[in-house]
Amino acid sequence: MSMMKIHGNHRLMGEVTICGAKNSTVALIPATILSDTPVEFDKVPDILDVHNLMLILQSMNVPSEFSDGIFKVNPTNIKESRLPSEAIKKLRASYYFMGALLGRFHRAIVSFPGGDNIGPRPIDQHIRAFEALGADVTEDGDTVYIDATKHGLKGGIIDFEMVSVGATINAILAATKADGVTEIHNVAKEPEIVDIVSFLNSMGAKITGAGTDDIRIEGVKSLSATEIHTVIPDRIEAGTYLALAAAIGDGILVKNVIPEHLKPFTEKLTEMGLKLEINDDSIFVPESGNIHGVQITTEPFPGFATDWQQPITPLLFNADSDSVITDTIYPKRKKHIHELKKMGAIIKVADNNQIIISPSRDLHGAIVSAGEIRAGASLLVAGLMANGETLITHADHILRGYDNVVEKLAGLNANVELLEGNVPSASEA
Ligand SMILES: CC(=O)N[C@H]1[C@@H](OP(=O)(O)OP(=O)(O)OC[C@H]2O[C@@H](n3ccc(=O)[nH]c3=O)[C@H](O)[C@@H]2O)O[C@H](CO)[C@@H](O)[C@@H]1O
Ligand SMILES: C=C(OP(=O)(O)O)C(=O)O
Repeated sequence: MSMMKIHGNHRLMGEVTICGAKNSTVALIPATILSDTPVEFDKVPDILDVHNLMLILQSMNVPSEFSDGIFKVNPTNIKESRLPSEAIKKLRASYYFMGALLGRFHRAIVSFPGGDNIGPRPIDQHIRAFEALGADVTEDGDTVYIDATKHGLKGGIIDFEMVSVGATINAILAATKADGVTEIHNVAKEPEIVDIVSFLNSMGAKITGAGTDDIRIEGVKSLSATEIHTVIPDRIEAGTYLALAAAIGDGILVKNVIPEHLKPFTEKLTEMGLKLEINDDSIFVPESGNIHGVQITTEPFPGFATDWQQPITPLLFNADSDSVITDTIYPKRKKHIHELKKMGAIIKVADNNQIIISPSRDLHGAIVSAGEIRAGASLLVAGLMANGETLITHADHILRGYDNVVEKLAGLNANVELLEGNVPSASEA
C-alpha cells in the first residue's frame, strides 16, 4: 500500500504545470479501440488509471506505450477477449469499454466498474443508451452482457433521465459506429466530453452539439487517426493546486489551464476575497490575506464540480466565518470529514446532508486514510497546512488521479514523501 508522509506548515511558492485531464484521458484511451489506425495522445497524465487501462488494452491484444506524457496505442490487431476484472475494478472509467466494444464489435462483456466509493453509482442510463441503439443488455452477477449482433447496432433516440458524464460518453462511443443517425438528449456538457468528441471527429466521426444539451451523431464505418491529439488540461487538478496556493502559498503560478473551465472555482475564490491574476493559460495566486466563508453547491458543468468540493474544503478552514457545501451530485461524498476531524478541523454534516465548515486555524498532523481520490486530495491540502507530520494511508487513491504529485509539490517547496508499506497498527480507524 502507498502512503504519503507530509511535514506541514511550510509556506509554498513557485510554479506548477497542470497535465492532461484524467476524466478526458480515461475515456480517450478506451475510444482508441474504435480506430482502424494507431493513435497518439500528448499531455497524458501519469496516473494509476492510465496504467490499469493499458493492462485492459493488452488483454485485447492492443499494445500501448507511455512515457513523458506521450501515449501511443495500436488497436489494429484487436481481438475480443475476456477483460481482466482486477484492472476493471480499479477504476470507474473501465465502463467506457462497454460503449467502445459495442461500437467496434457490436457486443461487449464487461464486469461492473470500480472507481471512487462516493455513494451509489448506478449505470442504468448507460444501459438505456445501449438499448436505444438496438442492443440487448443482461446482467449476470457482476457481469454486464451487451449484444447488438442479432439486429445490428442502429442509430436511435436516446433521452437521458438525468445528466450523466459517463452515460453521455458511452452513448457517443457506441453511436459513432452505429448504422444511421443517433440523437442524444439531456447530455452532460463537461469539457471532457467536448474533448472526446473533438478527438473522434478528428478521426472522421460525424458528431455535432458537444457542449450543448443535445448531441447528433451520424454513424460512420471507419475511423483513422491522422494527428496527435493533445488532452485538455485537468480542471480538477488545477482547482486542487489553486486551493493549496490560496491556503498556504506565498505566490504560486498554476500553468497550463483553461480559465473558462475553472470559472466556477475561481469565482468562489474571488468571492472569498482572493485577488487572482487570470491570464490566457495560467492563474497566479498571490499570498492571501483574510478570507471569508462561502456557500458552495455542486452541479453538472458549468456549475461547481463535485470533484472540487473536497479539495477546496481545507482552504475554508482559513475563513473568518462558516462555509456550507451542498453536493447535489454525490450527497454522500464525505469520506474526508471523519479524517479531517482527526487533524483538529471543525467540520460537520447537517441533517440535510450539508457540510458545515467552521474556521479551524490550528490543524495538526495525524494518521489519516484516503477513502477515495478527492478525499485524499483534501487530506493532502490539509496536511500541508497542518503543524507537524501527517501520514495519509491508502494514498493509491490519490495516485489514481494526480500526476507526479510528489514531484510537483516538491517544486513548490513542500515536504512530501511517498512510502510503500504497511499501515502503522494504531492508525486504522
Ligand atoms: C471517470 C469520470 O469521468 N468520472 C467523473 C464522472 O463520473 P460518472 O460518469 O460516474 O458520473 P455521472 O455524471 O454519471 O453521475 C452523475 C449522477 O448521476 C447518477 N447516475 C449516473 C449514471 C447512471 O446511469 N445513473 C445514475 O443515477 C450518479 O449516481 C450521480 O449521482 O462524472 C462525475 C460527476 O461529474 C465525476 O465526479 C467523476 O469524476
Ligand atoms: C470520482 C472521481 O473519479 P472516478 O469517476 O474515476 O471514480 C474523481 O475523479 O473525483
